[in-house]
Amino acid sequence: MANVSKLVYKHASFRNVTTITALACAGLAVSRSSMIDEFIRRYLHRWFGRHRRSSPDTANDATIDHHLIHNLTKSMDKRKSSPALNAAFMKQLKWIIQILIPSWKSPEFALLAIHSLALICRSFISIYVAGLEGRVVRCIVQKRFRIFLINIAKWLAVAIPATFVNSSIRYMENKLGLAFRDRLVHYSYNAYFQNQTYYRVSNLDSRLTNADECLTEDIREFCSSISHLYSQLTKPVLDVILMTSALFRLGLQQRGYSYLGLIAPPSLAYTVVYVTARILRRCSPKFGKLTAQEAQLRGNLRYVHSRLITNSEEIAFYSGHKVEHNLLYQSYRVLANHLEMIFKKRLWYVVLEQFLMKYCWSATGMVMIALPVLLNRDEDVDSTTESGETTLPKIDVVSERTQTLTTARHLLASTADAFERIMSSLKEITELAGYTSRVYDMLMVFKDISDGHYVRKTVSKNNNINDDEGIQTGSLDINKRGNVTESQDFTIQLNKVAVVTPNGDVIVPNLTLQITDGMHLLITGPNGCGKSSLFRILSGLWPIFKGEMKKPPVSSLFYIPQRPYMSLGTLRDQIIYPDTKADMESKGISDADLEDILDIVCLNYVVQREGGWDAINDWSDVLSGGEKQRVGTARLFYHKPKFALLDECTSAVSIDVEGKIYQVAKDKGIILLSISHRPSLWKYHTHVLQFDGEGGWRLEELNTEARLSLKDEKEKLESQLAGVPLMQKRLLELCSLLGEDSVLTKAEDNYRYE
Ligand SMILES: Nc1ncnc2c1ncn2[C@@H]1O[C@H](COP(=O)(O)OP(=O)(O)OP(=O)(O)O)[C@@H](O)[C@H]1O
Repeated sequence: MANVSKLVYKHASFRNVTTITALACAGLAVSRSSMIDEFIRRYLHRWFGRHRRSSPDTANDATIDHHLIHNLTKSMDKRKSSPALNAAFMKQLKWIIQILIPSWKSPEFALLAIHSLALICRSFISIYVAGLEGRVVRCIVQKRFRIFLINIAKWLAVAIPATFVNSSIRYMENKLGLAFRDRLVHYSYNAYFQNQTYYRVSNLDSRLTNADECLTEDIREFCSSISHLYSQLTKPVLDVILMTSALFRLGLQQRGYSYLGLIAPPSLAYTVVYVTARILRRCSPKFGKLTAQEAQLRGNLRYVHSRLITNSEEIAFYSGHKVEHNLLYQSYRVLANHLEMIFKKRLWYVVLEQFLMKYCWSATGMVMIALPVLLNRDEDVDSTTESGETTLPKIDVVSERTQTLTTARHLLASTADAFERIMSSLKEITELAGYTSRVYDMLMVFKDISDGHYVRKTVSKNNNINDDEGIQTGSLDINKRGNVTESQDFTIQLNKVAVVTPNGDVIVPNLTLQITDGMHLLITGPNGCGKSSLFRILSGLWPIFKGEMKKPPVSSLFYIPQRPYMSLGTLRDQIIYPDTKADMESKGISDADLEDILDIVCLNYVVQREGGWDAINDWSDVLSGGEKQRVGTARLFYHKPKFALLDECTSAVSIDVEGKIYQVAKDKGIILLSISHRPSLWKYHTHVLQFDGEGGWRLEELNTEARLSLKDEKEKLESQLAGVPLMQKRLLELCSLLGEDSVLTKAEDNYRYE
């Protein structure tokens, strides 16, 4: 018993150490030491740098292909700044947090408050448990059975709120993550669908390669990461503050310490924790950047998968599985290599982290315990009477010290654990920086695009324009915009408008045309001359960079493409797209009216075949190419717009049905703007806009009969001249066999010289 009490008495000075240590640690990371910095820079950082250089680089893997990886890594390298724990990250985070918690009255703020309350409760419970543990030990030393039982009952009683609080911390963390996600998803979906951003982001801008990945995975990861980090950081910080003050209170009861014993342990703790923090910060791989790159590669893999699913039929017809397999595998390999690189970097980082925070810190703890014992005045050594007898402390003193020691040990362990968690969170903070930058960049790009600012990686140099007088006006300034106004009289007017692709290629430099009521315009020209691009400009999908355009509201234009889009939903939804059934009913249109519409496009049988208007199917698979086109044209008769933009929308429809569709559309007063190569459609149009494929165009009245006779003549000449090259070749052979000239070849030579 004498030995036990001696030991307890000696260790009582440890309380003092713990108090000061915790206080010193709390005041950490304020100043810098150039000596330590130099040491890290010279030795550890160099060593880690060497390792970093020798780690596998995704682009260097010989087994992986070229192009894809090159593009991926290049686009990854081109990021403006790598995400890290810096001012940019704080600015981005602050901006996003304003979306997540719009005001202190918002439900998210209430959730955060409840979550914080739960964290505070947990810390207080920990302190209470530490004290209770000390009291239990004290009862054992005092052999007080009744009080021991009471304390055990208290222990069990406190377990009920403690476990509930523990579980609710996890619940609140998930709930908070989901609430943040709700806010962010709502905000970003609004931005995504504003001003056709969903179209422009992939067609007019090249900053965001996988918007779908950003909108799903990145937002999810960001929200769960931020809500997890909140509790991951708040609880240890709270623990440090509360445990430190508890330890301080314990330390105040301590008597008989020396000043050296007071100063040495906290100074040691300060130095060790500071050096640890500096080394870890210096040697930490750029987790933020790596996380952002990983998200990008994951998005790319997903994109390649979805392309395969979308084009599976075409790929199967071409037997293109080898190419696609290769592409898919390459995308996966790039991601896998990147992950492997992260794991390797993490391996060395965790080695260092564990070495410093586990073993160095434990060693420091032992030294700290030893120091006051070695440096304290002799008060803690048992006093000896003159007769040589040792005076033993009373049982109460012993039990009190045992209690204090147990409590202090518990509190010190919790404080150290809290510090360890704060330090480990650094890694998670840099990962959060990666997600923050992805989400922030995405929202900024959406905003920019919605405001009409686009960035393309490649801008073609082929953007010179000639004005009417044939004077070259120089390079087109793609930062300027043409003038677009809304016409009130349902006419379309284009005045010297340049048709420019998103890459900056000027396809038609000066287009001037006017479409008025009663006009039906046929648009022709070779492939890629800009026919569909004119429709994109009229629909407002592409901006105009030069000239003036007056057009009616977009609602009075209805575009039907060659491959009409089939939505998810019922058969009815396909005909009335993009209206809903409620919209249809509010317009006073019934299913019987829809049947009349299907009669025009000769598609009524589909209602029977598919099991009625409410049948749900994957319509893009169920309907044939021609049927889909007829559904597309049926939408025209449902919406009855003023202008129909028909982009070869009946190329798979039989000529008789096609003629009927065009005639009925005209009869209903719809102005037709049609792209078609079929002469059978000429008679439904009054004018023809003919592009030459080199930027030129001609607008004239369409005289169907004259045009048909010209076409007949052209076809006749084509068939007659088809055999001429063969005959010329044979003539030359005959000339050489006979050793004679031919009047025809002579005439041709003369013609050439002239
Ligand atoms: N999203 C885009 N980004 C960049 N260039 C594009 C884009 N869409 C089309 N282009 C380019 O614009 C040019 C004109 O395309 P457009 O679709 O208007 O041709 P078209 O006359 O309708 O041809 P076709 O008869 O083959 O349908 C083409 O050279 C094409 O490469």
